[in-house]
Amino acid sequence: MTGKPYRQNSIRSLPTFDSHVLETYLDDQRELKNKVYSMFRGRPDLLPETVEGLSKEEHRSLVRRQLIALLEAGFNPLDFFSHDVRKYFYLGECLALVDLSLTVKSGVQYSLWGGSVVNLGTEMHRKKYFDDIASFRLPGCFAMTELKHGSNVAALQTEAVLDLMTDEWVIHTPDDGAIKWWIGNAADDGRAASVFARLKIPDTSSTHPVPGSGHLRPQVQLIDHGVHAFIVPLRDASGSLLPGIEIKDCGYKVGLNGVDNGAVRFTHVRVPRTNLLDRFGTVDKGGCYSSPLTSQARRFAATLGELTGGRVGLCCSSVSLLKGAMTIAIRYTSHREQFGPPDSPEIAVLDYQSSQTKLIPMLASCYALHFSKNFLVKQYSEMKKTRDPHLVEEVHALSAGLKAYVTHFTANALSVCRESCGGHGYAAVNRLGMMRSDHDIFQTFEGDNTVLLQQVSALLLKQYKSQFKGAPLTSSYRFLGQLLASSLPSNPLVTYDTDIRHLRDPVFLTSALEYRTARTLFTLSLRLRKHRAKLGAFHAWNQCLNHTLNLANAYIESVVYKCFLKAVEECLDPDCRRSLKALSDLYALRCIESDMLFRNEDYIAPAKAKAMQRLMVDLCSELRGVAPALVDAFAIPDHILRAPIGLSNSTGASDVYKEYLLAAGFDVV
Ligand SMILES: Cc1cc2nc3c(=O)[nH]c(=O)nc-3n(C[C@H](O)[C@H](O)[C@H](O)COP(=O)(O)OP(=O)(O)OC[C@H]3O[C@@H](n4cnc5c(N)ncnc54)[C@H](O)[C@@H]3O)c2cc1C
Repeated sequence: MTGKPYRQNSIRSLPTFDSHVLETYLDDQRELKNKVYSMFRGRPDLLPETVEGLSKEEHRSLVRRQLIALLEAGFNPLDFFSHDVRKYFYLGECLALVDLSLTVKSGVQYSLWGGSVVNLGTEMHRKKYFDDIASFRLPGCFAMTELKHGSNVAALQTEAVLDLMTDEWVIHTPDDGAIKWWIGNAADDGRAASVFARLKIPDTSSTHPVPGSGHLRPQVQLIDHGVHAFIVPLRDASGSLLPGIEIKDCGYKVGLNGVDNGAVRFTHVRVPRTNLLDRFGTVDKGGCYSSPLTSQARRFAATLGELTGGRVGLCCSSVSLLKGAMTIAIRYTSHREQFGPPDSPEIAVLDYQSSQTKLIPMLASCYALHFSKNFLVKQYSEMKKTRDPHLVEEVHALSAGLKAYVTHFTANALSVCRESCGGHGYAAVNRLGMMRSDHDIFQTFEGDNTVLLQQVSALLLKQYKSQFKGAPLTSSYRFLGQLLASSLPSNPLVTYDTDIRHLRDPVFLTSALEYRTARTLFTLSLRLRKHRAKLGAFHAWNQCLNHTLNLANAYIESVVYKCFLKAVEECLDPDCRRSLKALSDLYALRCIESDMLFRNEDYIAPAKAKAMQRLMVDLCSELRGVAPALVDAFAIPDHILRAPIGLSNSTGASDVYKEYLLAAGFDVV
């Protein structure tokens, strides 16, 4: 479908292109997608019109059946996760459009529960559990968060104390604040969990006075080795809770009600010593702790580092959902007509400048984020193969930063898509509301976005500091060195240049975005140093926190733009490339134009800012005609998208209502 745009001025449209050509360029794993979606085509019972009227029990049962149907059809997510992560993340993208609860349930089982066993355990754990986790015979949980501690994982209070006599860990919740909370798969299905608890070993050498006796008697003190993961069985094969395990349902949530989140309390639960997932630290029969990593902090970082896969998965499914919402909004607004010149037909909603400037830059970001998440998946998969420590650090920062950036963007975009579709966007059957509610928590779980962005900035600051100590910057950060070394000049020729060729020149756009990162890093480091002397490190950081978040965003946007630019350069079809180039220009211009830093630092003069604003409006107008083809290239089949107002088979303004009327129960000829 193409939706013929109404032309109101002399701005030229971009040449149309075959959306299949672009689809092929965007997606080299279509075969897997086709298989997954054709499995669902054959199972309409797994694809209800909407899940909004379902009780949580009905929704959970649906999601369980969907997951089992996938396994029965031969898809093995845990096998993908262990041997071909690209396929694993791609499957998550596909499932996100079926039902986000399904992606999350699958993520809990395979990436969190399965991933913790595979990545934090040893070959022994892998052998023992892999097949049962893969087949869902052993549904499991990832039990990290507690009632009183979510982001601050180092402060978790659940205890795992070694009983030297029985060679067992005693897992215990010391107080209500340490009850594990929000644990996915716990309320109904989970038969076991990776429980994050403080590993404590008796220090048999210690002697202490017995109070009041005046005598010395050996009394056991515990040595706390920090947070580790332990496999703890929760339910028996019949689903009954095991002794010492108490689980409550977290109840209805704002979205994702197909996932059974629960709260778990442990009362002196005994598990064998070998249930410690001990890749980064082990304990022998005599209670002796050993680790290849020298400090507790390094062990903790290594443990958390193994969990980056979850964040990569969230980026992928968030981008997938964004594509779904963009598809609905662009198709619908291309056909929905309201008002028009006197004695003339009404015009499409997408022909209004306000709609274009809302939706088309979002479409540009959607493409930018598509290429960036591909880059992240590539880097992650490379890191898994090579274990190169530089890459580990880089992927950690990239996954943290992109997860925060992508999910924040998508959360806002879902609202704008709903609003752009007016009242009909609010009908549950059109799915935008459900997408918005389900996705919202992506900004919080697997690391709260505000907390994750700080990790990105901390890494940039570390790179910046190590440069002064003579250490070379790793390849991804080399641009910082060049910009910082040249003391960040703002070139007057650049400041005042309003020529369109210059404004659309990737050299200008790249250097502007890099300048912003380097400048923000430079000023942040000065401010931190100044405040640290008076306030100490913690309060100095807090004093500069917004600055810190700006730095992370600036860095991520420059990475995203670079990924986009590379994709434009590598696209061989000239018509597709022209549209991609316009989208990439729009993406970068918007990042630059919306940031006051460029004007405050005299990098961009007011006249240039105005020229950029005009150019962005023009680019939106140029792209309006190809916008439907740009969403068609996402190639989401109608039976998966399911929103009656956003289907591909409506080819004109009257058709767009047909499916919707049918969904409401009207007969349509
Ligand atoms: C539906 C759902 C499913 C979940 N599934 C699981 C699961 O399966 N397993 C599991 O272990 N956990 C799970 N979680 C928990 C989730 O990972 C946590 O909610 C998340 O880590 C955030 O922690 P918190 O809720 O304690 O928020 P908090 O850390 O208390 O954050 C509250 C606010 O404080 C701000 N804040 C916190 N620290 C800082 C800081 N240093 N600087 C600035 N601002 C800060 C945050 O930005 C946020 O706005 C789930 C949560 C939900 C809602």
